[in-house]
Amino acid sequence: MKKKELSRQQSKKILQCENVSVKFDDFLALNSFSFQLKEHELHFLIGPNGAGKTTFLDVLCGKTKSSAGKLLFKKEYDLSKMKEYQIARHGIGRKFQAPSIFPHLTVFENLEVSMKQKKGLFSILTASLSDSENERITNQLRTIGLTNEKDKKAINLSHGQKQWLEIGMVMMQEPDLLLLDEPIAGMTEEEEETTGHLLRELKKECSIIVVEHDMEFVEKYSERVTVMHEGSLLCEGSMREVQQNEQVMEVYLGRKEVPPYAATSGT
Ligand SMILES: Nc1ncnc2c1ncn2[C@@H]1O[C@H](COP(=O)(O)OP(=O)(O)OP(=O)(O)O)[C@@H](O)[C@H]1O
Repeated sequence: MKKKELSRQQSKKILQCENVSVKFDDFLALNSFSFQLKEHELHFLIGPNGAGKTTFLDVLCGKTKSSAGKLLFKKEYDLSKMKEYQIARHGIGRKFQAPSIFPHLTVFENLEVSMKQKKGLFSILTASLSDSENERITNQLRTIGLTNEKDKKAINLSHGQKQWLEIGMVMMQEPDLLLLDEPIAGMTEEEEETTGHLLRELKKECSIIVVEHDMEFVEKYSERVTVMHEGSLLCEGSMREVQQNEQVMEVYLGRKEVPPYAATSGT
């Protein structure tokens, strides 16, 4: 893609959320939370436990319904009025923390059953693949770094490889927005680095929101960061800006989690 075209796309908004609230009985898990995302942006969502990060991802993919606010996707889809399957069909893909791969299918077959055109597990046994479908799977295998594992049963993959496979499976749906919840949890340092590079690759194809607690990882791979606290927006900016924000420091004081400013040596 030409540089000019890429920067034009980057400035387009794919997600506009204003004053979004989610109520569980009398408790406001999201409290008038506002958030915007551009096309091809890799955006990290951080905040202490219970800040509302997962709830926000749940609202975006339709798992949880908002009680107030505006949730506009690609300028035309009102997510608050759509069902989970409709949201997925219109381009929001979600990878949950626990892998949901098919353990007894091969890596290749896992990607095959996840393909947009495919109807599901049964079709893999009956339909043969076209050249272009084969090519799509081959390309995806290359992107997630599992070409050499393509014939391995998914159950025999390492923890990191399972996570990449699942990301690949979501990508086979060709989402415009990818939602990831703590993608590096339980990974080795080497696997973390591979995941960071993978995210940079994937943002060429879609926008990405990552919920993450590992501040070193966020510092290394983030462009923009949003800090949430008690269901609301605390601050937003580059990791450096966020690290220097006094409110952010206060919120993290006295908590178990590593504050964002602790990841930088000498600051
Ligand atoms: N289904 C639910 N019913 C009642 N309360 C809920 C429900 N889901 C989440 N909550 C509450 O909403 C708040 C926000 O939870 P959420 O999981 O979104 O936070 P989080 O920022 O993702 O936290 P963590 O980093 O620990 O995963 C928490 O206080 C949580 O207990």
